[in-house]
Amino acid sequence: MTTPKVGLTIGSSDSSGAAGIQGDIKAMASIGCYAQTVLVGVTAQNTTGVVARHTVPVEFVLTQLDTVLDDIEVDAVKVGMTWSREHIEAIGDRLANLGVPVVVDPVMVTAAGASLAGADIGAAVLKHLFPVATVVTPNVDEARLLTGIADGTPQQLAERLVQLGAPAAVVTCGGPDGGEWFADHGTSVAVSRPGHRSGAEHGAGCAHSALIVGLLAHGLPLLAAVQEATTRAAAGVRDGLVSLGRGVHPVDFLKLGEPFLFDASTTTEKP
Ligand SMILES: Nc1ncnc2c1ncn2[C@@H]1O[C@H](COP(=O)(O)OP(=O)(O)OP(=O)(O)O)[C@@H](O)[C@H]1O
Ligand SMILES: Cc1ncc(CO)c(N)n1
Repeated sequence: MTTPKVGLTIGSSDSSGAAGIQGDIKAMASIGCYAQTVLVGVTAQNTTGVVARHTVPVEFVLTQLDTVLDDIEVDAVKVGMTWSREHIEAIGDRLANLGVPVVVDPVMVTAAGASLAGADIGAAVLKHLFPVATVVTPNVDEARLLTGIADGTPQQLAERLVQLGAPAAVVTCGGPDGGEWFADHGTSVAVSRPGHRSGAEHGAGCAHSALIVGLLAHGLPLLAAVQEATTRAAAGVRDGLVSLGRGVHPVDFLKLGEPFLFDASTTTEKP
């Protein structure tokens, strides 16, 4: 047996199973990456939206973080939905000098359009998470909140995020006709991918950043990881589970939309 690559995702539970921590675990597993998790919050959420949320106290978030870091070594880290200034500051402090890539997906607006964080979160993300990030991956709405450029294009926003202190930024603009943009200190390029009209985009953004984490854990250079994650996230939308949910259907990376053929003769060891 070989030791798998290990990702750590710090974020929140999506009870629908599509996005958040649950989505991250599945996206990382789809590329051979074991996922450890630190829960910052819990949402009552389905494919039509977020109904309620509950926050894990900062101290207990840090206890989870210290406990996992004390045991299984991580190859890359994702920071997803982080709720409050206090959580963001504490997490940023703990991630400084960790020595592995950190992908910051500052989740504030979901694919279903629900707002998940107050505006004051933006300043805390810039101050405490940008300095520890390898790359930040906001969607276009989140990037507009972070930069204050209300009508910015993905290119303008990605370049501005780098000026604001991120070493690199990918601004996602989901949807069949959207397009992503990557910028760092030497590069500013469009990231191409096909568009799909499946309506199965719930979890696409979380998967996108979790896939970047997994691909960085496997050793891909950043821009190659971003390109590959973007293509794979699009495939997850194409293959999404359109028969599940009344709202924005779940993405899928595990071929759960294909028939499961149970073969008793090959499955388990006989006693
Ligand atoms: N309709 C689509 N067709 C193809 N790819 C898509 C589509 N929608 C999203 N994607 C893929 O998913 C990635 C993330 O998209 P998006 O910008 O919608 O994330 P997000 O708004 O952060 O989503 P979430 O709320 O699920 O976190 C895109 O970079 C793209 O690769
Ligand atoms: C918990 C959670 N994290 C992230 C997202 C991304 O939109 C979501 N919908 N829910």
